[in-house]
Amino acid sequence: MSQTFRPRRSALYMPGSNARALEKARTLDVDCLILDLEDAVAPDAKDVARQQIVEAVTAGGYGPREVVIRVNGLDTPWGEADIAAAVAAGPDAILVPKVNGLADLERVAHRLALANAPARLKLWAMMETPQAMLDAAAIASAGRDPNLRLSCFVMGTNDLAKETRARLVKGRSVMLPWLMTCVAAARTGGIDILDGVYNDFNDLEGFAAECAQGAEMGMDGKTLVHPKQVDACHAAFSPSETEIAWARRINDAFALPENADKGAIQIDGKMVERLHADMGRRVLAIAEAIAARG
Ligand SMILES: CC(C)(COP(=O)(O)OP(=O)(O)OC[C@H]1O[C@@H](n2cnc3c(N)ncnc32)[C@H](O)[C@@H]1OP(=O)(O)O)[C@@H](O)C(=O)NCCC(=O)NCCSC(=O)C[C@H](O)C(=O)O
Ligand SMILES: [Mg+2]
Repeated sequence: MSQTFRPRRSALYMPGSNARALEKARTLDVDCLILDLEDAVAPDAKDVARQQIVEAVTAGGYGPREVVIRVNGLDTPWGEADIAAAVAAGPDAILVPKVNGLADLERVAHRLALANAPARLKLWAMMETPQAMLDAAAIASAGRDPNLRLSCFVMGTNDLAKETRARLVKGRSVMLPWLMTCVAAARTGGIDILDGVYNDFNDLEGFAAECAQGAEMGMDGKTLVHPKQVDACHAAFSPSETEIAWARRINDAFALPENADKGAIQIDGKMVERLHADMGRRVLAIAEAIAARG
């Protein structure tokens, strides 16, 4: 498999105004860090938060963790300065909040081009408005245009609840159509998608159930609000030993000379096709990428 995988099982938010959290993040076993300038930061603290994030990212020390800065929207008093500061700091990605359509990403990508930002600086998009749910496929199409840099969707279930008036209920029955629509859209754009946050961070049982649900839906990982959520998240979004062993068995079976011209075979009484071998190779590639991360 030629594609290389970057594990995005966990993405921990932290307010840019919280210097202790920015420091502690260097020691946490998470795949991604989202350093927030938007909703977790009060208006009076925006300038301090921006400065602290620039200093933290410039100083580095985040190791293999993917560093993402969530900026304020361009329709706010802080958006332009946030983007300029993020480009100067050089994170892996900028997370654009409250994306309503492709034009929102085009505006940010245009500023990155004007600032000569390196191509490795990607955009992530918050999917959290009613309009974004209706236009998810169009927004995801940015993933096919290198100029638009889109590499990941992030579900914003808190804002979705606020804007639609849907309730955040256990099991998320009311949100499932939007979540699955965004999963499908992300795949059409060739990008990753991360599930929304679980606010009740002391309820680890409920959190684990929601992680399992997200993994079943095809999410690549989940956004987190507290370090205590990391372990359950990784357990849900890492391939299990059983999945790895099954993937190896499928690969080995199709590698046998007697199966060379077969499209479908049986293993342990189950029908297995070459598409399952493709899926298995993906599982193995993810497992290898996680192991390589250490
Ligand atoms: C929710 C919190 C404010 C709780 O913080 P605190 O009271 O400090 O918790 P603890 O005392 O239990 O903390 C224990 C130690 O862990 C560190 N800590 C806590 N949270 C984080 C974190 N997010 N990142 C890094 N480190 C963290 C504390 O510093 C303690 O460390 P130590 O000093 O060594 O003891 C807090 O957890 C928090 O601010 N969480 C993130 C909030 C946030 O960023 N929200 C924005 C995104 S959520 C969202 O809305 C998504 C989307 O937009 C949507 O619409 O849905
Ligand atoms: Mg939000």
